[in-house]
Parts: sequence; structure tokens; C-alpha cells
Amino acid sequence: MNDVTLSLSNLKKAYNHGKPNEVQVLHGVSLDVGKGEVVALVAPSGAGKSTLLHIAGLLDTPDTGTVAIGGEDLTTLGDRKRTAVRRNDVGFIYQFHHLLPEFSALENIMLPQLANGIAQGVAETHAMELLARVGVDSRAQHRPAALSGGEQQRVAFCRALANKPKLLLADEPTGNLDPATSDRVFDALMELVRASGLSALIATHNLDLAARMDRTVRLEAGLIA
Ligand SMILES: Nc1ncnc2c1ncn2[C@@H]1O[C@H](COP(=O)(O)OP(=O)(O)OP(=O)(O)O)[C@@H](O)[C@H]1O
Repeated sequence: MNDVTLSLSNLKKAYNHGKPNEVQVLHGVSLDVGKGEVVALVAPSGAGKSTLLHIAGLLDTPDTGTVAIGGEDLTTLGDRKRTAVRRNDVGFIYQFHHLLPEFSALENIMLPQLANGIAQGVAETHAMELLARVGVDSRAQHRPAALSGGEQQRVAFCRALANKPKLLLADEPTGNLDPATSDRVFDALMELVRASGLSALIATHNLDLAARMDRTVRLEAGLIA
């Protein structure tokens, strides 16, 4: 189905298989994110939210169940193909920006494009467009350490979108910011996501932010409640 960007079906995942400390984290999670849909993932701490996002973004594999992006079942693909999908089709945002400290804001957004074979001039123009959309273009030449927390996070948003992914996965994308900054920076993220027609699954503890998305799903005890 092409109107579904991400389809997770009956995902199960345990850690420490067969050991006394085995922990079953996902008990059969199924979830679809439609094309252009922005879904809030709300979960109590330890419910398996990061595990779910890592599996959805092909950073980890489920024990059973399937992950499809753009209608293609990726569960059984080899590492090479999974890496290509991760690089081309999925953008990640974390609570902490993880920008490369020795590169400027602009370069941080250009690098994933260059790694994908985009020409330097094209990558730079696109990076500047993204920075302008989140209002940080005047800081393009600054390194991350010279940016405020909110600016760093906006640059991280641009980097996640640099290769025009189909799907954005975010784990508490404004969780590291004070409430007022979090609010403004979240607006910038939503504008960016809406302007690109992207599908997104965004984990947050903040119910006000969740209410600004299209739909909220709740992960409890390893199941979508
Ligand atoms: N590599 C691992 N080995 C063993 N147990 C793990 C591992 N990673 C996570 N867990 C356990 O699995 C459960 C879910 O972890 P996960 O990080 O997915 O939770 P979360 O919902 O993202 O939590 P939080 O909101 O606190 O970050 C937790 O009980 C955690 O301790």
C-alpha cells in the first residue's frame, strides 16, 4: 500500500535471550504511519520506546514481526540494503543533537548529502534552504559549540532531513530544552515536516506536543494500548 509509509507488524523483541535476566520488551507491536502523517509515540519510561524506534529505523532487528517502509518489507534484507534504506529513506533525531563538533552548522547538513554523492554546490544550497526554514541561516558558519541548545537542535533537524527521507523518527527531539524553547523549536520541526510532506513517528513525554501531531499512540508494557 503506497499510502502507508511505515508499517510495523507484530514486532516482538527480548534482550538477554535465554538468560536469567531475559527481558521481553516488545510483545507484538503493530503500527502504521500514513503518508504525510505525524504520529506521537507516548510511553512511560522503560516501555520500549527507544527499542521500537531503533527497530523501525533499521538500527536493530526484531525477534519476530516485520518492518516495511514505503511498502517494502525490509525485515529480511541484507545489511547492505538496510544501510542504504537507512541512509536514503529514514531521518533520525535524538534528544541530544549529536552534531559533529569540528564542522560548521552548514557542513553538518552538507555531509550526509555529500556521502550520498550529491554535488557540493547543490548540497550547500539545499543546506542553506533548510537552515533558513528553521531560522538559523544567519548561524550557518558557526560550529555547534557556538550555537544555543535550541539552535543546535534545529540544525540537527535539518541534518535529519538533508537527504529527503520518506520517514522521520525522533526520540524526544526537544526533550533537552527548557519548556519555552522546546515549544518554539517543536514548531520549527513541525513546519519543516509539513513543508516536506514527510511521515513522522515522534516520541515525546510532553502531551501538549503530542496534541499538535495528527494522532497519538501509547506504548504500554510492550504493546500499543
Ligand atoms: N541492550 C539491552 N540489554 C538489556 N536490556 C535492555 C537493553 N536495552 C534496553 N533494555 C531494557 O529494555 C527495556 C526498554 O528499554 P528502552 O530503552 O526501549 O525503553 P524506553 O521506553 O525508551 O525508556 P526511556 O523512556 O526511559 O528511554 C528497559 O527495561 C531496558 O532496561
